[in-house]
Amino acid sequence: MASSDGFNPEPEFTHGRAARTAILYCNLGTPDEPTAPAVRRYLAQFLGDRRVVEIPRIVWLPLLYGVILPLRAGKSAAKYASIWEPEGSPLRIWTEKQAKLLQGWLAVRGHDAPVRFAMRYGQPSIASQLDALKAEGATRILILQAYPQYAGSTTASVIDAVSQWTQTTRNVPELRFVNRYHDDRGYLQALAQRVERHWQANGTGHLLMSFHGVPERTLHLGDPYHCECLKTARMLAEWLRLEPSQYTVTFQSRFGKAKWLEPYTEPTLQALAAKGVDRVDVICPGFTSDCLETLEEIAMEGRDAFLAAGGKTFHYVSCLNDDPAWIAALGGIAEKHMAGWPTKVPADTAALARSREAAMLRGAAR
Ligand SMILES: C=CC1=C(C)c2cc3[nH]c(cc4nc(cc5[nH]c(cc1n2)c(C)c5CCC(=O)O)C(CCC(=O)O)=C4C)c(C)c3C=C
Ligand SMILES: [Fe+2]
Ligand SMILES: [Fe+2]
Repeated sequence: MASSDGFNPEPEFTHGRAARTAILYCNLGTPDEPTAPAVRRYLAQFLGDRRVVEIPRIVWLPLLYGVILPLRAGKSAAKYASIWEPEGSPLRIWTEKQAKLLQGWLAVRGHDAPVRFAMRYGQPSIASQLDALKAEGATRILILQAYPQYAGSTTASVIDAVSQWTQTTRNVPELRFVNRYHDDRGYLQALAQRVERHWQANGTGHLLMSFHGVPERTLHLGDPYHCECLKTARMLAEWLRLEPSQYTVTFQSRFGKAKWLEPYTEPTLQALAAKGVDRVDVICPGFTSDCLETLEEIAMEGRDAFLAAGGKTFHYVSCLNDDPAWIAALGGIAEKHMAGWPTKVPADTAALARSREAAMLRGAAR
């Protein structure tokens, strides 16, 4: 319909196709199988990323291939085997499910926006899923990540992978990146509800919030990760009305000999037990899907460490996974960042696009 100034807005087309908005939901990645060769392939790609290990290549690569991979692949594979599900790695299962649920949530709100998931390391790769979205007609793509807190080693690495793809793509879609949502109300509320429900069912304990660590020097170099973790923790404690004495924030998964963000999770669990805290409830707010780091390192190793140090009761509060409140939060974050992009394609636009395409093809055949 023409507007009052006489301008007749036409639906946008690219080669006869209606413009389409899509979402790429990216997570870290995981091995294809819980075996030493598959874990080796995965770790080689992960630990070979300059964003993850910031040591000059000439020093790092011989160490990685000569020492780390031969030593770590088998040990890590055994850990993966202890959490593996019949359908595969928990990280992949949850990430795929979240993408499907997000698309469904958006559809209920009237958005026609396909959602695909991708892994920074392993499969399906970011490049292959961007190719697939483009082949499906996506002209605008929102890059949404599974990390609420920005870190150079995770968030920026996904941005790098997307920009590697644009370098080999002729007609690059419009791109938007969601870099963080550590203080998003829906995300925090979903976390708080999860803890509250857990406490209603099991009684309360000291709340330990464990985030994945990063080398401490990245904080001094300007990485906002540490601040964003602390802000999430403070806001979650506020939602739960906790006094500072009722919760502790820690960092897990130290890798290598350098100093990482402190306090470390496992020694803190031991120290809490030693000073007479006999029950802890551990939540990992930086992980939106359960994975090796939460299911093995926290719920198995962390539990053993706490109980061996004299603690009596250890509860692990699982990640947001497919929690409806989390899917709604993710949907809200996506909607906010897609603002101004058409996601509601009128029925006649598709028909018009098809007739234009047919006309173009007729023209080309002439
Ligand atoms: C949540 C954010 C994450 C940050 C930040 C992060 C930084 C980071 N990680 C390593 C080394 C390893 N991480 C490993 C597993 C792993 N890491 C994250 C998330 C973050 N990492 C997740 C979700 C997972 C689990 C993947 C899964 O398949 O379930 C591993 C592999 C496992 C092992 O061998 O221990 C390594 C290694 C570094 C060096 C780093 C920052 C510099
Ligand atoms: Fe990690
Ligand atoms: Fe770990």
